[in-house]
Amino acid sequence: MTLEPQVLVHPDADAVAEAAAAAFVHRLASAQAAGMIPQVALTGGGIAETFHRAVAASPGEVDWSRVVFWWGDERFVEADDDERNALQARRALLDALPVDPANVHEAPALTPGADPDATLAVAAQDYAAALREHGASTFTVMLLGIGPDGHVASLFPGHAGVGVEDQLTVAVPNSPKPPPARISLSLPVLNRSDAVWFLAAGEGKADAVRRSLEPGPVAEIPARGVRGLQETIYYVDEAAAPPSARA
Ligand SMILES: O=C(O)[C@H](O)[C@@H](O)[C@H](O)[C@H](O)COP(=O)(O)O
Repeated sequence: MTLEPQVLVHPDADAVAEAAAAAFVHRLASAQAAGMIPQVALTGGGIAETFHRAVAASPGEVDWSRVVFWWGDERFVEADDDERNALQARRALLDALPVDPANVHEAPALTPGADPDATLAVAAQDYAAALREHGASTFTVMLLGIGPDGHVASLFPGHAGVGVEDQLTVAVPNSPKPPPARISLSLPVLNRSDAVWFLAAGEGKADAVRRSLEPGPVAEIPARGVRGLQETIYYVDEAAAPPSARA
């Protein structure tokens, strides 16, 4: 069991996504072969989209009807808004797989016409209730992007949500990354993962990746605060790789 983060460097974003996708399919098939029902948390953003398409292109021998899907965070917008991480994942991956709809746990969407600020807190609590009702003790794989500022999911540097320890989810009304209203898993829940896999590509992520591997305040670089119970892997391209990991 390797507890130190591993950094796997690939030539470009597509290679990062393909490598993570192949490992993802293998990890899910292995978990099912061991009699488990894998619970995974997907993420949002550009590299996640590439990853979703790579998994859809090579879904392997996984029984997708027996995989439970969650999201590490979600934008609190209407369900059909292109900004929804779940909608992005459905279009790129889930709609192409024989998933069981009962195993796909989207975070609540904004009710059309409702005020996001007035309904965000309840939505975050509702997602926490779904986790209590349907969530396993640990996620098999937690997929995460990393922002240029070191954010993960919707836990941003200097924001109170990073420090939330006594809730399963965090309501984020003021995300510096648009859209502003979001629901995020809290740091303790992100850490309830056998495997934490970060996906990052491009030189704009190099500083955040490097600093997330260095000791320091989690409030400063939230990615510092997420590590898997069994493994933590950074799937990065050469541009985002820390100097210590470059060939
Ligand atoms: O909802 C979101 O925006 C994501 O969950 C967010 O945490 C994302 O993963 C990072 O910002 C990286 O996004 P990119 O891969 O697009 O840089």
